[in-house]
Amino acid sequence: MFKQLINGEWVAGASSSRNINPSDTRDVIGEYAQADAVQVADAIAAASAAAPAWGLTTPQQRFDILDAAGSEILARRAELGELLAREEGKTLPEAVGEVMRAGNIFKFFAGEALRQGGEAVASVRPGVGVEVTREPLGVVGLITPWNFPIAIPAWKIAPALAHGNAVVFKPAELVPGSAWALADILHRAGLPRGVLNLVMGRGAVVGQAMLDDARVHGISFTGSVTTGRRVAEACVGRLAKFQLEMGGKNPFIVLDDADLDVAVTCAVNSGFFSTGQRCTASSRVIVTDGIHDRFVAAVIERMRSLKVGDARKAGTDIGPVVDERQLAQDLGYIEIGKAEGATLAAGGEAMAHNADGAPGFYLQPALFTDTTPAMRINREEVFGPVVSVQRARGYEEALALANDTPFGLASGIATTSLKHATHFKRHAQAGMTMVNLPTAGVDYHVPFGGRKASSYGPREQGRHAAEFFTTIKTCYTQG
Ligand SMILES: NC(=O)C1=CN([C@@H]2O[C@H](COP(=O)(O)OP(=O)(O)OC[C@H]3O[C@@H](n4cnc5c(N)ncnc54)[C@H](OP(=O)(O)O)[C@@H]3O)[C@@H](O)[C@H]2O)C=CC1
Ligand SMILES: O=C(O)CCC(=O)C(=O)O
Repeated sequence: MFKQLINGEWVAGASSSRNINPSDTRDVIGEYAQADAVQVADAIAAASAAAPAWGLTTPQQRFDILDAAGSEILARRAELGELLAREEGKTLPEAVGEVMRAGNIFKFFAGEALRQGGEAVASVRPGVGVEVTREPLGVVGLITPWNFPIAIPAWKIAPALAHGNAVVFKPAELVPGSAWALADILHRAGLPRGVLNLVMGRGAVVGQAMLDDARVHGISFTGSVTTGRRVAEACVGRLAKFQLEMGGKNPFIVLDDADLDVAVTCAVNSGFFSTGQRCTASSRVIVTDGIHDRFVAAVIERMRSLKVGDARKAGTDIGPVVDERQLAQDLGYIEIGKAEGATLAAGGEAMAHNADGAPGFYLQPALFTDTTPAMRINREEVFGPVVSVQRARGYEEALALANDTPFGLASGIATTSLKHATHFKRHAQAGMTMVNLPTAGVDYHVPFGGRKASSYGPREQGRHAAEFFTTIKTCYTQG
């Protein structure tokens, strides 16, 4: 049984749940503790007690712990990647890459702990000095989704600790394994008791208890828009700080002048890799008339070569969908697309077993053509390997279609035109814009986030993470 970390002790849960491998549902990864509301309150009490002293530790103390955690994550990347692929279903190379991202994030924020400073500002009054500094929020609640089981926890926990906060961390119920390993690494790296608390279990119980507790000063959340709204309402109700990273319906434009191979590689990577389960996935590809038919034919050709199978098997390109519920959602949208009149040009079949006969949640990536902007498959986040193609008469129409969405996380364009690339970078209504690159798969040291219904509050990652995890103090001194 994998226990929870509360006040520096490994504690049994009020109940437990099984962590199942989506590539082979006969494979149980382990039994993981689940908290009830009382245990969440214990974790928050522990964090509240630990926060003042942690907030006063030296930058060197924080650096040492975060750097040691980063080193261990990087050294164990093969083993942690294997665990991640086994519990979430992304392929082994993708999983090892995610673990390395997590390790590098800890290294980056170890450095950030050393780089904290403030400003000395001239006062408008004679003889007065003004200092502007940052202080920790206090206790932060971190609620994470299942699709990046170690990188998203890393990019919330590392800045929270670097900036002197105590943490109550609730991972998604589907992927407790990577979260447990991360908490174990940080605990052994020397965090004082109560500074990091891991409480596992269902969002409606564990997450909700964190939202409702006045001792939690800030909530950083990644997940669905529906839950994000709930987080916002709870936090506004008690005037707590919050930041939300939610869905995407990210456009990728392919212009007539694009390099066809680059365009196909970007579209296939960002639409289907990680089984399409990325908020940065491009699920809408907008293609201008002159290249449309060649592009669609080339994508279908590339899709034929994609191997769907066990996430940990060498040669697999696309692992399983994470669970039965998500598979049902993906298949539901494929039916919706067909009923709306789109053409299912390739894929879309579920497979109950992989090539070795193991039962799992397999889905052949699906490509829809002849789609229109009003179709639900072009408006709602599917969160699976389902891509729809829209035709455009030229760049201006493609840009208008790209921006015609309630979301605004990532956007991309394949073009050899400097003029169009430059214009797109300026006019795409998204937090992140890529030129001749997939929309998914971002750097770990720069801001991450979007606009409209995709994000709310300050950006995550990079130096800008300080905006959420600190509060500003302005001090006046009469000299
Ligand atoms: N933009 C993104 O990065 C992501 C978007 N999604 C989208 O969300 C859909 C559903 O995925 P799912 O993971 O279930 O997303 P959720 O928004 O339900 O889950 C995200 C996190 O919030 C927790 N949570 C759920 N309910 C509450 C609550 N009432 N109070 C506090 N926390 C809560 C979840 O807990 P638990 O799951 O343990 O119950 C999980 O840890 C996907 O199909 C996809 O469209 C999903 C993942 C990432
Ligand atoms: O594309 C990436 O690198 C990150 C995606 C992500 O954070 C998400 O899907 O939740």
